[in-house]
Amino acid sequence: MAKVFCAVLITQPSCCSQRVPVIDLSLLQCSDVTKRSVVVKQIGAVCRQLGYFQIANHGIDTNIRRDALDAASGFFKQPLEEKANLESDDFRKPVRYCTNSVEGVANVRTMLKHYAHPPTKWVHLWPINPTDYREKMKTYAIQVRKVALQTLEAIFESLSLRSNLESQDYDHEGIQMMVMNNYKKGPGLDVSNIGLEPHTDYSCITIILQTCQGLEVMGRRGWMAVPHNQETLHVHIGDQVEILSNGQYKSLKHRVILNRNTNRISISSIHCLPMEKKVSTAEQLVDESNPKRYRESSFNDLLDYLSSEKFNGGSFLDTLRIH
Ligand SMILES: O=C(O)CCC(=O)C(=O)O
Ligand SMILES: [Fe+2]
Repeated sequence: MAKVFCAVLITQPSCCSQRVPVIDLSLLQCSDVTKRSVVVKQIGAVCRQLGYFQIANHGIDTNIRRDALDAASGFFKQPLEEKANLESDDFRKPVRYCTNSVEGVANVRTMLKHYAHPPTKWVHLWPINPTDYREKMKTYAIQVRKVALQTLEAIFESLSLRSNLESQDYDHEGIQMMVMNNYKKGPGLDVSNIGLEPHTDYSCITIILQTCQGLEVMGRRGWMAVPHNQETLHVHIGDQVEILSNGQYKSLKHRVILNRNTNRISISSIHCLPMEKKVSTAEQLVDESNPKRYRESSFNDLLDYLSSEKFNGGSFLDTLRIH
């Protein structure tokens, strides 16, 4: 794998001239503390300025990533009857399959969502078809969680909050939710090619593995396509880090545009603090000139909100802002 040193900037191939920073994750393991602290600072800077970056040298083998995408793709190719027993609109179901329509066009996106950590608690509930789904997805889930933990530690460290992460019991009890997305091809649909409406994730961070281009992020100059790179993973900041950091690192608004040439599979690995843990702004980041901007909340509160009559498709984070 090509070595990427520090936060190398790679140029964006499409319509706009914005760039995507690439962080060499292996440098976080560096025994040289000075080198490590340089990478931590770079991660802090991209979180503050953009809210997204790509990671290279993450240590997840190409075969493991390909197998996970094959497993997801194999699941979506199953006959409808195979998937019907997992179909549900209940946000509390630990394994949930559903189809989404956009602007009245049916089944633009189909989606399978399930918890993944700890595997012993969840894997027996995952799909049994394709027959190697559980094995392949579990291997990827375990590896991507390690990457998430390293990345999150660096993000907390960049805010001088590393001890806060440790005290949140993230290592043992943190939630990992995997979302497998299957988007139709773009042409032929009478919509402006949107596969998933703009939103932020209620995560600390989300890590995305994708078969081809389609994800767009809200950058400083508007929507920007995230380039598809076989070797890197895309990372973005979610609502929980925005709350913890008192808005210093903003949750990234993103959406998906249908790919014109092919259907697209993506796997979002969503990493959050434990289910019942009330996430509140770190006291160290609050002072007279930076008053607390968010009310505390837990993942469980999010599920209550999504299941309540109050929910009309709006953002949960917006309900937590203190004006
Ligand atoms: O398909 C993607 O790249 C992103 C999916 C997404 O935003 C999500 O699962 O929350
Ligand atoms: Fe998302």
